[in-house]
Amino acid sequence: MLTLEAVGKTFGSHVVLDGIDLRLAPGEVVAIIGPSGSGKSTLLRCINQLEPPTSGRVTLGGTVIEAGHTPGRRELMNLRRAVGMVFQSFNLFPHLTVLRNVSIAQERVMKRSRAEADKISMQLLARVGLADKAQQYPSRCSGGQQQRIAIARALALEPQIMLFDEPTSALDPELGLEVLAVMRELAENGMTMIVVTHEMHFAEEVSDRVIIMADGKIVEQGVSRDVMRNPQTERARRFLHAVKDR
Ligand SMILES: Nc1ncnc2c1ncn2[C@@H]1O[C@H](COP(=O)(O)OP(=O)(O)OP(=O)(O)O)[C@@H](O)[C@H]1O
Repeated sequence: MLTLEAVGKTFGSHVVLDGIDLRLAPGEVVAIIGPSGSGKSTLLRCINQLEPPTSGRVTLGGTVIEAGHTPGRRELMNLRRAVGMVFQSFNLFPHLTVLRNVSIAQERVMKRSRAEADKISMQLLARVGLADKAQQYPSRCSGGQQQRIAIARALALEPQIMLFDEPTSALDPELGLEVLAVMRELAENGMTMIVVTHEMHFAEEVSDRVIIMADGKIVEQGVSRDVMRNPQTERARRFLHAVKDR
């Protein structure tokens, strides 16, 4: 469903992504781990073209985007709609209630009526355990609650795939667990997901596949438990050893 072929990204002379090939099946959950600066966030940003790749091709559903060809408005819109993104910082609108935060893009992007959008938002807030917060403002919610609202907001646009960029790194461990529980529920219900994470437990236990990146390349990938417990490459071993010692 999602294919990356030889995707590269340079900033000036700095090669940040170097020939990334990736093919994701529907319902697959992939965790991307690796040292700081290895290109994990940039890879996610290249998938939804927040950062245009310098080389290669990204295909999602029927949309193909080739580096070097400026994508048309329609292609870009199709791609962005198909990809839900959750960031480390929650990026909620402070002046809107929790309910309206989840509804507003549905009205604009999906042309749902306000009543319809609010109804769907309530269902999604219930799904992430926050129906009782609908009329609050985000500032009255904990970080873990805010991140769950951000997840509900992304789900409301019915994405084909969800990308998570270190969704729990800004949270205390306990609040992070609330968010990870929601992500686990999504994974178990068949959502296709790519999760950039420092949560090694999530990588090993929840994801189907782990990808280890270093210096802009995929240095190892495979079935999560195999990679996490028995890495085959020296670079992957060194990284996992370093994080386990932390
Ligand atoms: N807009 C930009 N302009 C210039 N350099 C950038 C830009 N975005 C990222 N980089 C560089 O690209 C490299 C990879 O960054 P990226 O954020 O993708 O790494 P990461 O693996 O996600 O790291 P972390 O785990 O610390 O978030 C870094 O050296 C970073 O400084």
